[in-house]
Amino acid sequence: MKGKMKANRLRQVVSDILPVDVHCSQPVAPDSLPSTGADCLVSCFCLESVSPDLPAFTRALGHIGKLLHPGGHLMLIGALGESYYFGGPGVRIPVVPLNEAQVCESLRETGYTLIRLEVYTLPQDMRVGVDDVTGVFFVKAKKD
Ligand SMILES: C[S@@+](CC[C@H](N)C(=O)[O-])C[C@H]1O[C@@H](n2cnc3c(N)ncnc32)[C@H](O)[C@@H]1O
Repeated sequence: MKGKMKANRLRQVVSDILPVDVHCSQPVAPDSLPSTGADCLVSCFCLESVSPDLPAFTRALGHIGKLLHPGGHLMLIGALGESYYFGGPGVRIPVVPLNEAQVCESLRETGYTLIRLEVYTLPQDMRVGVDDVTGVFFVKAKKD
């Protein structure tokens, strides 16, 4: 019941769903967002899991940053130390393994100011074999 209420509330506030490709320098179709740029972007376990290496992760951060107006915020959640995850039985998806310093440097290189970084280290009993994640990072950053 609670889940249904949440789903209904969400449907009332989500006005549109747009395709996005973080590997394109223009990640969403032209004119699909206000030309002034977005106030805030939220990305969760996407950039590292679709990037083959660190340069691709950094480029993806730069691409999505173009959607923000200067001073706009990025809320980024991602996996640390992950080299693969299983998207389904036998479907092994490669991931770029990141550490905290690399995340901070990629943000700096692509024109963000880090406001806050929190790291959660996965306890052994949460490492259940669907991936090799060692931790999760939570970033709040501001577009310069
Ligand atoms: C590990 S899943 C994370 C899904 C969800 N955000 C979550 O936290 O459970 C990675 C997501 O990246 C999306 N994805 C794959 N290629 C992408 C691309 N080039 N640009 C943007 N998103 C992509 C996939 O559709 C998938 O939903």
